[in-house]
Amino acid sequence: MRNRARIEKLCPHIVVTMREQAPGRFGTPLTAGATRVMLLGSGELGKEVIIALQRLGVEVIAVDRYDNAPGHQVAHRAHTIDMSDPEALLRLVDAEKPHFVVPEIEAIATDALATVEERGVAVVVPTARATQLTMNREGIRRLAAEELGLPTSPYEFAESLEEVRAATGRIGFPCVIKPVMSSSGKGQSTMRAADDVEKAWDYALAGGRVNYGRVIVEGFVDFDYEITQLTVRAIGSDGEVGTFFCEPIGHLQDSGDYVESWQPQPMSDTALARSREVAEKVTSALGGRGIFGVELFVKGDDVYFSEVSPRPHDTGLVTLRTQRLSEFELHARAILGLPVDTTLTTPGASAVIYGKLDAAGIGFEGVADAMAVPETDLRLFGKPESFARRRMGVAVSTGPDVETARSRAREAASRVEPVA
Ligand SMILES: Nc1ncnc2c1ncn2[C@@H]1O[C@H](COP(=O)(O)OP(=O)(O)OP(=O)(O)O)[C@@H](O)[C@H]1O
Ligand SMILES: NCC(=O)N[C@@H]1O[C@H](COP(=O)([O-])[O-])[C@@H](O)[C@H]1O
Ligand SMILES: [Mg+2]
Repeated sequence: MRNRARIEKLCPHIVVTMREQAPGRFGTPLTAGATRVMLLGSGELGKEVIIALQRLGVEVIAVDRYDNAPGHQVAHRAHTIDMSDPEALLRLVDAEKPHFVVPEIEAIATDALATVEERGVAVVVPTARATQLTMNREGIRRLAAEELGLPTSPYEFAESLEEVRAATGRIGFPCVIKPVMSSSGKGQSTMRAADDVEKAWDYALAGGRVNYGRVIVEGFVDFDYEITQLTVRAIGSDGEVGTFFCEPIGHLQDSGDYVESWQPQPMSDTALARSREVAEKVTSALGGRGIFGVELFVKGDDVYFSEVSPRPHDTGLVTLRTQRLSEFELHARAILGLPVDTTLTTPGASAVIYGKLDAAGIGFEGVADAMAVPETDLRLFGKPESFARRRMGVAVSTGPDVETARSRAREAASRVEPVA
């Protein structure tokens, strides 16, 4: 690989420096014996992972593409770099010497992570290969559908307007188009007829994470509901890595971005068993230790694999209040080789608080009113800049049942008013 040769030329000094952390041995932060974890991406999800690690006395280094990211504000040290630049990434790993490197977003120089892993510099969570396969929809879709034989929507990849037209001809309308490298619904749209194709192609080109004109065209799955099956690969009581499942999380998406989630999602026994079978297969194929968010579409008893995050999932923010250990605490424990417990303690729900305005350093009114909703908590992420559709916070509520929790979370989120 071109990148690899460049990295090795520029960073010949990257060698095996990792001291294997025996499970059970933890150091003191900010001393030579500290157990060090580096988060690559320090948004709202990383912030919670960092807090969970800090509680276990781990030294945490937060990295993101902009200053004062949410996780930067709670870590021992904060760095701002271009994480898609392999040389910048390797220089930082070399300087900080973390024992574990924990990707929190997809847009990372995954070749550099492979170098870190191959040379035994640090453990990449869950594995460098998992981050490589999931950063590009093509990698994970081909693994799931073609190697593992899991049910998915029909799909094709395309690199031009003509190829997209040909793909829609074979797949049929409606169908969904997405850049192969994008997340949170960016560049994604549903095409309902031939007239939609050109606009959808232009939108996908503009919405990709990198300027790379390749898209996936997927048949539209007319699902009854969709879930995130949080799945943890962690050391079990037998000392081996085992698979542990959380209760299924149901969610609502708007324009490819999550707006509400709840746990547990009621499911038939067959659909739940199939979901877990799919989750077990795909997470075992990716390997390593950590939490995974397996996204599935469910129609009747049929389950279709959509995609997987080898890290905490945004819809899993609900677990901050519904599980004995949140998805963030589970990730921290799994990474460190500690036992996990996926018990659900109460039904609950989350509702997203959007920025609603484009401005830096915004304020929030109505916080007390929101918290006056029974069994309700808020997270305000502290992002330095707001955009109308940027997720700036979340309301998390519990209740005797999912419906009550959902209406509480929605009500609380609606009481928070971003102001300039
Ligand atoms: N083939 C499909 N059929 C029906 N709905 C779909 C399809 N693909 C995506 N969707 C809808 O769009 C949502 C977002 O899709 P997807 O997860 O692929 O996008 P994403 O950009 O990776 O989002 P995120 O990063 O938040 O997971 C899905 O959760 C689902 O609601
Ligand atoms: N679906 C992936 C997801 O939710 N990722 C979360 O959003 C942050 C980026 O937010 P930003 O775009 O507002 O900077 C990421 O850092 C991660 O915490
Ligand atoms: Mg998704």
